[in-house]
Amino acid sequence: MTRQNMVMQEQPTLTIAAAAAITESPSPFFRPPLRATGAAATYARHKKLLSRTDLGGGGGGGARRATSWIESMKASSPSQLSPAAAPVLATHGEDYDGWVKRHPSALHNFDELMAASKGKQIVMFLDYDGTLSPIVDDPDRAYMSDEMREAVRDAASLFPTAIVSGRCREKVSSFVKLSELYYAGSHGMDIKGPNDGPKHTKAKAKAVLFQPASEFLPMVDEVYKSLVESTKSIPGSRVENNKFCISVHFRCVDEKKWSLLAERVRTVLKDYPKLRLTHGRKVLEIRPTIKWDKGKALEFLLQSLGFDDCNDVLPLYIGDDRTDEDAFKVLRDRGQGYGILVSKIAKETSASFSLREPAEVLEFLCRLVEWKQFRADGK
Ligand SMILES: O=P(O)(O)OC[C@H]1O[C@H](O[C@H]2O[C@H](CO)[C@@H](O)[C@H](O)[C@H]2O)[C@H](O)[C@@H](O)[C@@H]1O
Repeated sequence: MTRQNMVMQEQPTLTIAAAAAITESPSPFFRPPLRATGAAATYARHKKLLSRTDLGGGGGGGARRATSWIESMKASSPSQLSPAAAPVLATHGEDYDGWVKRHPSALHNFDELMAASKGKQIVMFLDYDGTLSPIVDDPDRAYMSDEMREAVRDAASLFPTAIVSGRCREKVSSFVKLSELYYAGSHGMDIKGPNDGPKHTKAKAKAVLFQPASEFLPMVDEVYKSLVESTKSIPGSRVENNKFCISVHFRCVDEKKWSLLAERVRTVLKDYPKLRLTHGRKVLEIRPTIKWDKGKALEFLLQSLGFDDCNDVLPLYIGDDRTDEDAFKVLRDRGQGYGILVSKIAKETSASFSLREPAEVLEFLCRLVEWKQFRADGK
């Protein structure tokens, strides 16, 4: 990354590489991924598909690539799973029970989790869609409840708290409406600290604005316009400009038209090898090929807060999407903190714990606040 790519009011002292090099002994809750046991071969095939989310840019590929796009669109949309795979990935099936043993509920294990935070500063990282707000058809109406906002506000008054989202930073902060938070929009490619300056930091207060993909702005804008034009005849499709990345939504598109949509997107991307495509929840996500993701954003924020190269921090990252896996993986690799996946179905994940839905995220945040206040009272 070049110096010009960094738009920072004050630069953190250590490099991201240095932060990534920190090693710690694995946490008492560390669970190595379970080897597939009696799970059906179908499940293995779907796991493979689900992990194949980065399908590269538009350059080359032809029919084989188009087919794999459709497969991935289906695989990342659980209701579209084939009947053969459905029982394995179903919410109430045996296999979900097995999965939840490997990724236990963060609520049921709350006391153990808090015990692991002894002597450590908790830092909260929260994804937005599907984590703080329920998934809805219209991305412009994905509001979080006042109750959830209150819980996030309370948490942020006690712990450094960041929202890490695929959405454009301005958009997600207009939904959350809390100026005291850190926001990492565009899958972490647009990071900004609280308006009034940071609280709870170990290091001297630093105002942060970090945009590692700024040189891609004109290209992303150009591609956004082309995608709007080329997909406008497909009913239900929707293109969202997330500033440093683009979302092409197919939640409201008839499944029979998915391949047409994929083809249109692929045709536009063909001329932009510096952009890549990944899959989210009924959404195709297009972003620069730079090595930056939610995991890098997490590391950057820990570093900015003065928590790199130290043992006395416990980052907790709550998210529901494939893009959150980059952050879960960073925590696993560092052996520090915990990823908490929000999911009602069994999913391949690097998260240690799980919560079923945003309502449980709310409960978890409320318990966290209560727990901290109780401790602060010296009880
Ligand atoms: O990282 P996130 O905060 O989870 O953002 C990921 C994408 O979220 C939004 O799309 C998703 O939520 C929509 C509203 O519930 C839903 O309609 C859509 O199907 C989901 O994919 C957002 O609109 C995207 O731009 C984000 O990339």
